[in-house]
Amino acid sequence: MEDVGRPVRVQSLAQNRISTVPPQYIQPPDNRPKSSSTAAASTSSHSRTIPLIDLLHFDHFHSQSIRREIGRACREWGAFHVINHGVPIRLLKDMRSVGLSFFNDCDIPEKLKYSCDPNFAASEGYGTRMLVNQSDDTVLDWRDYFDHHTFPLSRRNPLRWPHYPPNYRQVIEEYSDHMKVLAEELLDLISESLGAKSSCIKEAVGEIYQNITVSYYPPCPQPELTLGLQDHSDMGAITLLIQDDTGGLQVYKDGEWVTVQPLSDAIVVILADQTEIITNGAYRSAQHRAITNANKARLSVATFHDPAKTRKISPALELIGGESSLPQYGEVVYGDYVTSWYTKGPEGKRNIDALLL
Ligand SMILES: O=C(O)CCC(=O)C(=O)O
Ligand SMILES: [Fe+2]
Repeated sequence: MEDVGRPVRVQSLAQNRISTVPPQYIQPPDNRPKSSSTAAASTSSHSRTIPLIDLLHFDHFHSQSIRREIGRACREWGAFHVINHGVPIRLLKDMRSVGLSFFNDCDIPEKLKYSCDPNFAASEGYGTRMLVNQSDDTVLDWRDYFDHHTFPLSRRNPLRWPHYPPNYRQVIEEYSDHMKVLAEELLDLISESLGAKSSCIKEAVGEIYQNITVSYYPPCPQPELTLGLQDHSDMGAITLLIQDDTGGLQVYKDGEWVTVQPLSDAIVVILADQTEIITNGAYRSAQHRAITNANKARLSVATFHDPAKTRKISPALELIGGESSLPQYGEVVYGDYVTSWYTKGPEGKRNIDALLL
């Protein structure tokens, strides 16, 4: 049974070995994944996927071509894989492993000790529902998660994170530090790829607020009717995501959902809405979602890098000017943007589209 303060976790539904999903999880027909994307076809090596950018040779000699590749990936997809990114591969594995261990090895009552507050958006802890004030007809995601507040350091309190496995909190801290360094490097490269100064996007974002969300998608008896995570774009500046080998992340491109192949050593870079605003639409945030799997649980770890809630965001002056590039987006206080996202729901890119001038 569900009580208001404690929404039922999807993992406990899945553990009851139900053969059909409860009606609240059934997507309207237009949102359902195509059957080809829920079956083996989604891992076919022939399918189209996001660009892969190798940062290994990032030096004076190659840097121009890497910036060009990044520019193309941001313009055409808003998402790309990076390899040789400087984050230890061992740390990516440890992150996936401790995340999975919390979900698999702790029982539900133990996990519920870390429950987030479902009445506040993005509150820290163990949860399942992304949106606040959901009405009875809201379709639910087939997902549980654990959200960690990691930057600025004043928000970081490892005592609120799982105590099992024993290295959990240490891994999160190390992972958080590495991801922030990489996010800042990428924001520099993305700015340079537009011909702007390296710090252009970073200066517009200001102090970085980082959250790490470990998402756990239990096996789902009816993957053709459900979504692990509904269609959305991320609301902050840049998201760095890793996934396990189950696969399920999809990016919307040219009218179709394209599956992002799992690459164990790579990190998926996802441009988020504030970067779209700051770049005045030169780079668009990626619309994405997660599908479910009938046989296997899936784990992903998304690290969000966002402005402070009080920050005003608008197109960077360096990137507008002249008649050909008038500002395309109105100024927004980031906290207002977040409130609207969590109360109205993301529904594709409706929130950012509402700011178009
Ligand atoms: O699980 C995934 O691959 C997607 C997660 C995601 O998009 C998010 O947490 O915002
Ligand atoms: Fe996302």
